[in-house]
Amino acid sequence: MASMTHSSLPLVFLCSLFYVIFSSFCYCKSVSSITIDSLRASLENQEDFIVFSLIERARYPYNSFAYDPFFLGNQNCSFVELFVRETEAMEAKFGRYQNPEELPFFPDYTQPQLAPPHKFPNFILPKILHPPAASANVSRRIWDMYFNDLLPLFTKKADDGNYQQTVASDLICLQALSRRIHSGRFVAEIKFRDSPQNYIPAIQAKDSETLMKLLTFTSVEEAVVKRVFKKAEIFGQNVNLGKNNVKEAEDKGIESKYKVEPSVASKLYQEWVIPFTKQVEVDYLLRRLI
Ligand SMILES: C=C(O[C@@H]1C=C(C(=O)O)C=C[C@H]1O)C(=O)O
Repeated sequence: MASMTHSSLPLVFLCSLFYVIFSSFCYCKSVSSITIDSLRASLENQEDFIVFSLIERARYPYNSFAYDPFFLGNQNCSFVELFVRETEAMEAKFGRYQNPEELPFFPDYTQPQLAPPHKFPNFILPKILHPPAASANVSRRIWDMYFNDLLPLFTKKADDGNYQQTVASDLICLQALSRRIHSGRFVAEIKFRDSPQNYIPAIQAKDSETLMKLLTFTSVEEAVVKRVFKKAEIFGQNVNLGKNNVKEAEDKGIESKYKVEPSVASKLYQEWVIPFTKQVEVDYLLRRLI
């Protein structure tokens, strides 16, 4: 094995120094390239997928069989729970939850990764969250809201037997909602970094109410709700090509102009998505100084 000569030592030292300085520079630059505006742009993009996921789920009726509890071995379970648990376990094996934006609904059932670990392309995301605060999680509330409140608002009370397709669409909606709502952790981190002096006294006093006021931007929220309404109007319009098609649509039982009523999409945001996102932000900030 070649031994290192005295003359190469300064070069090695200089290279290591350069590497340390360069990698810290990249880290700081990438953290600072995440801004409140870039995060808001990402939330705006996610709206498209959420609206399309609702439209996809609306292709199937409510299909209550998928949600009725039954006994499996000695535990009470439902078709949808079983499907989500098993799918998450499989997706975990392929590294889905290596991405800090993704949180499972059944973390106790997720499996160790099977596929080789890979370098996360956007390497800065895993590092941006303050570890004790990253556990802010409202998955249970998202689950209950989706099945108890939202689903009955935009599905027909009927049963077509497509239970697998139904719960697969449910999972896509749930994952999209969870990703959007838990983005509140990243938003809170950036708000904190932008003006720690504003947040620190309320965090130290464990004052949730003041934190909620500090992180709220009413005009941004109003714009989000209006935009989501418009997106549901544009993306979900039933398209007719003239009088014959109107007749055809009537024969097929398509009564509404929209696949999902735009008011349902905007209600989803106004009543649940935005309040849950803000709850995640508060929960995150309360743990920001631990
Ligand atoms: C996400 C943010 O925090 C709050 C939540 C918002 C949302 O969920 O859309 C919008 C504005 C804020 O009141 C933000 O400031 O962008």
